[in-house]
Amino acid sequence: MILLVQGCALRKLLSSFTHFVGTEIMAADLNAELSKDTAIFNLKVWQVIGIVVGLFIVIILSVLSLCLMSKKKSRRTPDKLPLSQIPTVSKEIKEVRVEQVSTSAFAPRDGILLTIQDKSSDKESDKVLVHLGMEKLYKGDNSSQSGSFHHVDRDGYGSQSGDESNSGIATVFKPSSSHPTTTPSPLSGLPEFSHLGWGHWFTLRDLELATNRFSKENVLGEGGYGVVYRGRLINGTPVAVKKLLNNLGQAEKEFRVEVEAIGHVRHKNLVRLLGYCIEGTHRILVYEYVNNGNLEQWLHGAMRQQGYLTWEARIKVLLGTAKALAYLHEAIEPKVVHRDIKSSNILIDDEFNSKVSDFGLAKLLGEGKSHVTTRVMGTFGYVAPEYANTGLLNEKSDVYSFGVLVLEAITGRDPVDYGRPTSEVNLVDWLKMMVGTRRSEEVVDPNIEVRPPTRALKRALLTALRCVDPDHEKRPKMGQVVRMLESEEYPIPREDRRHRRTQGGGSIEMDSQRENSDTDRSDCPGSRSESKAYLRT
Ligand SMILES: Nc1ncnc2c1ncn2[C@@H]1O[C@H](COP(=O)(O)OP(=O)(O)OP(=O)(O)O)[C@@H](O)[C@H]1O
Repeated sequence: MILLVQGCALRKLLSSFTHFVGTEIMAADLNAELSKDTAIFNLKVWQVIGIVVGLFIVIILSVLSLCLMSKKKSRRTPDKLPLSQIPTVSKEIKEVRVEQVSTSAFAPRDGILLTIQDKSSDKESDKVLVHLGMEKLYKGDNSSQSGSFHHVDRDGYGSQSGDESNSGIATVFKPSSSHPTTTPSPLSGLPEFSHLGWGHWFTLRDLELATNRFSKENVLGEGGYGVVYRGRLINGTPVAVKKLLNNLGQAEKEFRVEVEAIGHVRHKNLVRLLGYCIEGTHRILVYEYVNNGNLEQWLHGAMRQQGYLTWEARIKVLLGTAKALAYLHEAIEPKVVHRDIKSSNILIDDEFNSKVSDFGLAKLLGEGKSHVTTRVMGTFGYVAPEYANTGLLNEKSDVYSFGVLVLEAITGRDPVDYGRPTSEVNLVDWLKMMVGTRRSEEVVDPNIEVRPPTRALKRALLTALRCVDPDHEKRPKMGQVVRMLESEEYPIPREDRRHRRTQGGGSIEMDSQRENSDTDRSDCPGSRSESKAYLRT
């Protein structure tokens, strides 16, 4: 019907056109021609023309709408493609019973895992829980943190400790710079590739270029699940590129956990995951490059050649770490339990800000979940006793590991050191013994040239000892730990003190309450730290 109407209109148009040009005879001829019958169903010529034109219009419209639809689809594809290559995951934590403790491996400190495997370890990938409720991710209070988190831009980058220049070793304390949200993205200028909505999807070629084909000279270190390379993107951004070992279920799991657990989170004290590469069997993670070693290297390793960390530097690193953990435990949902807090996973930038790294073992704890039962993984000396014994994991396991970290930073000792007399092998036990016998002044790392004020030392020790409480319920939350470390009140905030008094406090606490009145407050970290050197050589 429409076609006929169109044909009719066309006929009229043609006749009026011919009329317009003034040749009525021609118009009459044309009219006669158009009115002739054709062989096609006895239709008139004008009707056939109308049908043809109409069909043409319909075809054009269909092609146009097909084009529009395919454009829309291709706009969605980048987000979906990489995700579809990541194996599907559960939204909820799957509780996995530890059926049988079969192995436990201990070895020297570097990168040694205490691994207690369960029978069903071959189903490890099923145990991963790696979906974040993004709408909830950005709620919560992060006010204690100057580098507060915010929604991630397309490049997965927003506020960031800006100064990338490695000035070598900072010998003088520079006040923590403000971290403007306007810092240019380290991914700017790179070709647009598919996005997960937060980061950059690198090709293998990009990363080969960045790392000089993963050359040995660029190896920063090797962890349990892969090798980390120093690299530089084509836009000049320095990066750390973690190439996960192939053919390991755990590596695949680590990859998914890292990408999905921390890809979206943003905190000044968490190392930033800039992007990833999924190509064939390759699984590669690309991080911001943190240019000043890690805490383990500063306390026990190569970085000591640069000088020893001052008390203030140690407290700054610990405080940043505590804030990162408070953020993971208390500001996002589901909360993230890191599970492998240890000194080699605390990276340090040139202003001695700490950046917690290595989320490969992280577990997500969904809303309402008090714990998850899982196989025990972590590093010997840092693992909370209840987790080691039962596989019960919640955020208090991280609190325990953080307590060990504090003790390690105060004393400069390894969490477990078989080179020491038997009573000193286990750092936590030795510390408890020293504090119990009122010898807390003796535990400070002899390499710290300017000893910490007594009150500051006691505050740090008390905080650490509360964190390593064998009863996980008595351990403070990380938010409380931040307040304890920051507190101007000596050595713990009044309300915490009241709470502890009702529960019965340790000897440090009693001492501290006695001493509270007769010590001045000028030596609290933070009050004058801005003029302190971080390193003593
Ligand atoms: N973003 C980064 N910037 C700079 N160096 C990094 C970065 N990430 C990791 N590194 C360094 O790379 C090395 C290997 O790190 P990785 O986290 O893989 O292993 P690890 O922590 O030493 O061991 P494990 O796998 O047992 O946790 C470490 O020396 C670490 O300091």
